[in-house]
Amino acid sequence: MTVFPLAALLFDLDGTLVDTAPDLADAANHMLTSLGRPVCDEATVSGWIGDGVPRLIKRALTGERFGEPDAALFARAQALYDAYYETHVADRSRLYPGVAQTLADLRADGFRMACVTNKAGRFARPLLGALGIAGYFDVVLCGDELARAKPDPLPLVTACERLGVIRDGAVLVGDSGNDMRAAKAAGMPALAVTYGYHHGADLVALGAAAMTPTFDGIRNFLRFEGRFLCAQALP
Ligand SMILES: O=C(O)COP(=O)(O)O
Ligand SMILES: [Mg+2]
Repeated sequence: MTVFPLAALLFDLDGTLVDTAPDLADAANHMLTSLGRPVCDEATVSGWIGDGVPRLIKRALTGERFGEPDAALFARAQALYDAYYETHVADRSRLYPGVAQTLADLRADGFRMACVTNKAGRFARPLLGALGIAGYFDVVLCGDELARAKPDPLPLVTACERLGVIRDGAVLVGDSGNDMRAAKAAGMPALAVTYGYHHGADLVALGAAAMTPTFDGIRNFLRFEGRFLCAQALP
């Protein structure tokens, strides 16, 4: 069993705290329809989440994971997407089961908490507010607010600095390979939720200390006065 001193928890947003795929898909389909292109189903759009909205738009336009569309087309598409998503960011997006109660419990336990997302601040901050969980976070760091986003460790390192905790005094809770890679590069343990947008990635192979199929399951690894206990991966 590994035991880490622990003071802070960093949470990813899309796919960890909030199922954002419905509104991201609606915005993608508004954009595609406006451009005279065929719409996509929500499962397809789910597979595009994780590297920020600009990359999601490029995926929708090119059908490739890291394709680069024509610059003028991208600019037009981004304007359509952003204008729609900004006003529909919480229409159908919902907290995953147990998120609000677990954040309240963790706050009562005394943890300092941050939300570290690749989502731009103009979307992420109103979303956290609309779903009633903004107040749980001492720090919110969004994908367009630093020089580099996850999987770079910079957002996690910066969150720890702003929280006033050392890196190995924090645990990241995330759903994707980007989260696991960022945590590994930052030298902090990571817990993976299995229900999010991981695109079939092997999160344990990417460095997850443990996996949980439910958000409240993270509390199985957080015990008593700031200790993080990682016994073994849950099924
Ligand atoms: O905006 C995205 O694509 C992903 O955001 P996340 O880092 O909160 O998962
Ligand atoms: Mg995520």
